Amino acid sequence: MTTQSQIARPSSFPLTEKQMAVLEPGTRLIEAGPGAGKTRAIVARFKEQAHRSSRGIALLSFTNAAVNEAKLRCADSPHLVEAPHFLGTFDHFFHRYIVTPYIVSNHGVMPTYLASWDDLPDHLARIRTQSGGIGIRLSRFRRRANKQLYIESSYLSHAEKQYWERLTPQAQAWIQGEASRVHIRLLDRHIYDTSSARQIAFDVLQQGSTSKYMLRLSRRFTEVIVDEFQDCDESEHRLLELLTASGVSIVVVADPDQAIYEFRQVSNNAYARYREKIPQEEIVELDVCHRSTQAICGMVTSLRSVGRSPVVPSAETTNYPTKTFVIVGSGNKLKEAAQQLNTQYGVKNDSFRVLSHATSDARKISIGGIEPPNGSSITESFLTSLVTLRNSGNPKMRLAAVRRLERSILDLFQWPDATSHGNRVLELESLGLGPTQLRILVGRLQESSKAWKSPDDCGKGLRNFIKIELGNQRHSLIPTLSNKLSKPTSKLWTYWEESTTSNPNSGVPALWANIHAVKGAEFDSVLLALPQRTVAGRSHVLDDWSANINSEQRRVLYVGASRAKRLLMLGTPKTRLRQLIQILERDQVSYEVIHAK
Ligand SMILES: Nc1ncnc2c1ncn2[C@@H]1O[C@H](COP(=O)(O)OP(=O)(O)OP(=O)(O)O)[C@@H](O)[C@H]1O
Repeated sequence: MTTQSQIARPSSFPLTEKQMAVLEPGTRLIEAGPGAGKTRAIVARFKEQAHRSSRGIALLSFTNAAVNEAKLRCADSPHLVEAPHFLGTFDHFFHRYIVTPYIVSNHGVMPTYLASWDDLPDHLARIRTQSGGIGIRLSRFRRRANKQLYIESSYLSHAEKQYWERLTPQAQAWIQGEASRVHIRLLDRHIYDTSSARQIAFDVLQQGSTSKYMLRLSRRFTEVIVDEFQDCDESEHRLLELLTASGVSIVVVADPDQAIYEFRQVSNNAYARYREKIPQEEIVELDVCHRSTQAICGMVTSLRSVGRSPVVPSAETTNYPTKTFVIVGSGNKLKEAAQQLNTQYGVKNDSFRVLSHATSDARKISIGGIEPPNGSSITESFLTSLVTLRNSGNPKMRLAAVRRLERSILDLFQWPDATSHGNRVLELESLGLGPTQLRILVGRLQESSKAWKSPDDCGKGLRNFIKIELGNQRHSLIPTLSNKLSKPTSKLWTYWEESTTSNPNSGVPALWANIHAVKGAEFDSVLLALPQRTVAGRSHVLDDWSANINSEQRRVLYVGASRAKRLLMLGTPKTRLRQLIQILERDQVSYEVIHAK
């Protein structure tokens, strides 16, 4: 899957003969390596089947980015995104055809769906005792069969763990009880996160093929196509099984080597079990990569652990350059060496990404290792979010930054009714502002921040912006606005400057992202930074690669490497160079070592 913003894509080249097999009505599983054109081929199937069938065809994916890309590719057939067809996320499908009709018919209200409980206002999203503290996010709790929520410390972030461990056993019991009470109140008001909505869909579908919802689905759809099927967790597999039982034909598309969601109980076993049941003649395997050069395909083949066959470049890909680069070093030096190679090979900075397993590692490399001061001032919250919005190559992180900025703006009003504070919908309603207006305001703030040249400029600029843009709303701004939006501390200002401008210490910032965030995307050039250290109790990704272990961290590296079209660079600490070279020599990957200075 490739996102529109990331490449200029030719749209008129035909499918290859192998890709054409995806269109065969009897095909049920398309298994392919990276860049094999899965997305192209399944969009073609969606169009073809919709043309053939008198009923609907659905194309489901797991992320909005993937869905938007498929919609763009259907721009020449607008009827495909309308009834009777469906093109949307996996969850949206079950909301629309099962959960919403069920709730409306049984309770007479429209349900509200949240991707996660983290999207609730803070006072609901975090469960804390009266003495305050950071609390525990509601999304961290698990549910027992008796509907009570419980916590295990392995689910917690470091800060939450510290908070949790300082609590007395009574306070811990209270927190778990309170989480259960909040959870029940939310469900009673028909507010659902992803997993609670799925549970309802599951319960409804389990009523059997005579249930009116099931009948409606089977009458409505001939075929449901599921993209990125290797990412299906157990609950998604169960939902698809129930759908199959209702008589809807399911066609899935997968690259088992790209299964990188073990943390949400996705295991390769579920995929292997599914594949086993499909007769070989209903499986189409695509092994040619239309994205990357031969050198990159060599590296990707070496990283591959489920698929056994080599990833072969298509004849059309230009062999340029003929090797991958191993850059030895850390931090900003790595990025500078990578940028020099980009210049040498004519790659522009905006088609280049720094990728790593952890976002923080990629960010450190991209903006010179400087971290935000970690304070709690409102000015800091504005500045760090603006930095993310400007520099992050991860659309999810940028969206989260926009949301934080919107929240910070709304927090600057005096809210007469304390109960509505934190509820974005009610706040916007009572201000008479639309969500789009608020978003446009964030865009304008980002533009105006480009004029800040000093800490004084920044403090003044921020205050003036808020007063001019929001001073005449239905509610007044807080009287302490000037104190709250104070000028940034020198540490915060240094962070801002280093992150947003090219400067002698850190050079031109590069766009960064964690590898999970760029699944499906492609870039001319990628610097893939190997972890500098090993997490206690775990192996280093190079240990897995060298011992041929099919681990999640190795598959994540495979996804990262396969995003590169022309230039792939592996950033490694000096301590790991020997091991890396041994692997590359063993697998006959052509490479050149460069020492970052
Ligand atoms: N038949 C083809 N001829 C030329 N280019 C192609 C062909 N099929 C796909 N491509 C190009 O190859 C690249 C990868 O295609 P696509 O994004 O559909 O692959 P994918 O299998 O979904 O990749 P991944 O799973 O790695 O994200 C895109 O740039 C696409 O335009």
